[in-house]
This record gives sequence, C-alpha cells and structure tokens, in this order.
Amino acid sequence: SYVLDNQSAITPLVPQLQASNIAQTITDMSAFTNRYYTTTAGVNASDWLKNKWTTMAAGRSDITVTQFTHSGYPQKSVILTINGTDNGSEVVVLGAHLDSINTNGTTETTRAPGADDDASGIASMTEALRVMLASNYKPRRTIKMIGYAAEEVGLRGSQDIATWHKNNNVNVVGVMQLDMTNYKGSPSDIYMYTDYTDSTQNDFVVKLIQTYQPTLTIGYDRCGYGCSDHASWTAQGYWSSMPFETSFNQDNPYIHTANDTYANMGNQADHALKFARLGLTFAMELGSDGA
Ligand SMILES: N[C@H](Cc1ccc(I)cc1)C(=O)NO
Ligand SMILES: [Zn+2]
Ligand SMILES: [Zn+2]
Repeated sequence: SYVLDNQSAITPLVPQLQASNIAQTITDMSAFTNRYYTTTAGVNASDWLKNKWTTMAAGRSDITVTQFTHSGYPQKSVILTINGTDNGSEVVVLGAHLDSINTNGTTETTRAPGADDDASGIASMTEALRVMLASNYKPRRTIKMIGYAAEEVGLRGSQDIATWHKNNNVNVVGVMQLDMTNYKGSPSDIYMYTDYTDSTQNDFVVKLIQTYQPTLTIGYDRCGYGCSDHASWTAQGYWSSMPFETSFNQDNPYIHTANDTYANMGNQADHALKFARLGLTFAMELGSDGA
C-alpha cells in the first residue's frame, strides 16, 4: 500500500505553487498557431518546451532534458529526467501532451490553441517542476516529466514511450496523466477516471488529495475508451491514474477548436492549480521513497 510518509518535506511546498505561473505557460503555449504533430508550429512548440525545461533545470547535474524522436512524423516528445539519489532504478512518471488539434483539419495555418487540451496539463506539471527546483528537491527515485507528442492522433507519442520503457525493462512504479486541468465545468473539483487506470493507485491519489488538499471534492467517472496517454502506460502493464477537470458529460465544449482558449476557461488558472498541487504531491510522495 502507498504510505504518505513524506509530509514534512512536501507540505511546505504546496502553497508555493502559483496560478499566475500556470496562466503564463498556458498563454505562451496557446500562442503557437497550432501544436499539431505534423506542422512547423507543432515542431516549434516541442522545441520551445525543451528549451523552457532546460533553462529551468540549469545548474542541476542530476537533471537531463531530451527529445524523443518518433517515426513517421516530425513532432518530438520532451522528457525531463531527475535522476534518483539512491533508488534511481525505480521511476515515477508525470505526463501531459504538448500537441493540439482542430477537428476541422489542421494545416500549417489552422488555429488550434489547445489552452485546456492540453496546455493546461503541461502548465500544471511545469509549475510543479518549478517549485521542486526552487526547493532544490532531490528525489530518491527517478522522476520523469513527459510532454507527449501526437496524443490527439491516437496516443501515438505515449505509445512509443511506454513501449520503450517496457522493452527496456524500466521499473516505472507509477504514472499520472494531466490532460485538461483548467476548465471548471462540473460541481466537484477533481474527477478520478476509473477505466484504463489502476484502482489501487487511484486510491493513493485520492489519499493525496484528502491529505494535501482536504477542502477539495472528488468525483469518479469513466471515458469508455482510451481517452488520453494514461491508457498507453496501462497497455504496457504499468500503473496509471488520470485526474480530470470535469465529469464526462460536462467536458470542455471548446476543445479541438480555435476557441479552446484561456479566456474560455474564465481567464483563471485556479482550477489547474489543484492539479499542479496534485502532480507535485504525487511526484514527491512516490519520488521520495527508497527501495
Ligand atoms: N479525448 C480526450 C478528451 C477528453 C477526455 C476525457 C473527457 I471526460 C472528455 C474529453 C482528448 O481529446 N484528449 O486530448
Ligand atoms: Zn484532445
Ligand atoms: Zn488532451
């Protein structure tokens, strides 16, 4: 079972996460015409994220930022790795996808800001990274933060990456997916998706919310299909969870259009902040455990 035994290190960091920083990253990523997996802007968005994370990690010799090349399309995934101190063979993964799509068809000039889907997830994860770095946190396990390419066209980036980890016998002990974190469309704060995820790890994630964000309300729902990159990890036999912004029937109506913008999420990032806090506590609770 998952023991919450790192509260002294984690509790002081939770209040350091800032919605304003999340909003800035959402805005920056939305500015690309689109982030589609085959366009120039889609390639540039991947390079932008790599450069952003590289700059953030400057000075940390235990951190590398690489791009994962996929076959058949030019957009690369971005992987930041914080090498563990004394239990580095065990790996914790926090992920979101960096691509976007417009269902009318996405060409070089098609607008697909993808502010919620999924700049919000990248932004939540990036703010968690910033606070971990600011506190000079050194995990015992290895923590990987992954910006997946080509999620919108069949979870293709995460499929390659999860398969690579399986084929290389990497001991991934837990995966969290953050896809759409900032549209507050439902009564509860965080919805745990129960299909294509692991129920035991989901229970741990609920414990994290109850421990570190006790005022938040929790709902449960299911997609009925592999609705984001968590399904790629589950398919390889790893344990994954997907905390989501709304219930299934109240999802953001703007996604996959030119209107998936920060403004259409109420010009706020307070909802995404909940997921940044959850991502931080997930990465640090699991990342701080020895063998
Ligand atoms: N299919 C997912 C979006 C998606 C996922 C869950 C729910 I509820 C509604 C919508 C997608 O487009 N991910 O990028
Ligand atoms: Zn989508
Ligand atoms: Zn998505």
